[in-house]
Amino acid sequence: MSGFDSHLQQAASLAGEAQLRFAGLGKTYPNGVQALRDIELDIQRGEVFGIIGRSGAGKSSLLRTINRLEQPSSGRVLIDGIDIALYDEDRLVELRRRIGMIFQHFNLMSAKTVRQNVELPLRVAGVPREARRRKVDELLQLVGLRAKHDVYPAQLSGGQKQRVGIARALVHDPEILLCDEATSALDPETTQSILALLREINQRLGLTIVLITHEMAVIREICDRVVVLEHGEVVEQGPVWQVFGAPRHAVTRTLLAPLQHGLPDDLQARLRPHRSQPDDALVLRLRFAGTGRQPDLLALGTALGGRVTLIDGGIERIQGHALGNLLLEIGGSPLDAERLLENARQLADDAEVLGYVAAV
Ligand SMILES: Nc1ncnc2c1ncn2[C@@H]1O[C@H](COP(=O)(O)OP(=O)(O)OP(=O)(O)O)[C@@H](O)[C@H]1O
Repeated sequence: MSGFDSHLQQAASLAGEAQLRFAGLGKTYPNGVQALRDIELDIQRGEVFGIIGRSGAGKSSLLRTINRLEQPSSGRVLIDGIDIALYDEDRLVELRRRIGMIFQHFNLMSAKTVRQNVELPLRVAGVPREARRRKVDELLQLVGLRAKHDVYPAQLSGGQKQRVGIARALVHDPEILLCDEATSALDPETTQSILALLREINQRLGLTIVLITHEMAVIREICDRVVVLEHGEVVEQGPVWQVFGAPRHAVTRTLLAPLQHGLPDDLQARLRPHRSQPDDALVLRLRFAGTGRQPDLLALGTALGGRVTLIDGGIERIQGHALGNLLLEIGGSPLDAERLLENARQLADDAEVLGYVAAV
């Protein structure tokens, strides 16, 4: 069973109630900017849920309504079925303890040690000294920073700072963790290690994670479901493999473009729109969208009926689904382009003739 399926099952066991529900949510700022419009969205307990969209689409506004850093102008945010607008001050404090948050620039206090940074919210909450020490030790162990407890943030790498941020966000054993571009200031390797930590926390502690990122690879790496916002509206949502495998909205396709494999330059330079010599090879792009079709190389070779060379592309697995593009050069096939396409479409989710190249 995939992580996604087990999350769904877990959620279903809670009488089908979404942990987080946005119902007709709207947000208009005092300057008249309508940042969110009629958002309808459910997030299940234990999910890793991604929010993407272009700059200004409303991602931060949406995230910040979850802990009431922003108040809705219309509609409601429900947590475990309760409208959080109804919370009084005391319950709001409690709500914010149930929801941890981490930030792009870590927001650590530079004059305090790692231990003091993590401990601070516990001090504010009046937790006794010994309990504070135990909790901080446990969390520093979890994030792999036990040995660094008495150093200052300036002595830490970006990844280590974010680990402190994560430890601090977990001090009150929250049920939900909000991540606002949490890996955007980190290099790719450090990003991987922070994502692995977030996944571990999600699985070990059963924490729901809601994250904003402009890095599509982050969504692909750890999210179960994703929503795409545009001008404050939901334009697309679904399991990551589905949205990434077959994006329906133009904005989603634009956002995903960096993940797409463009045509290699040398091939682009050789490509012609029409066959100019009888032995020109045809260049075909096959798309696998995670619908269950597997890139069966033997079947492809037979169906395309010539010398089939894989020249670029690749397949990756997202949530157990095979997604990707294969660029094939087909030489010496007795089939015409139309027939080749027809056969290819039996085996892939989509096929496209990109052009022809001279046989080498
Ligand atoms: N406090 C505010 N007052 C007025 N307008 C705001 C405020 N916060 C955000 N906005 C506006 O609301 C819209 C949505 O902003 P928001 O920050 O939610 O988008 P975003 O998708 O998170 O953008 P980015 O990726 O650039 O951070 C933008 O037009 C922004 O300028």
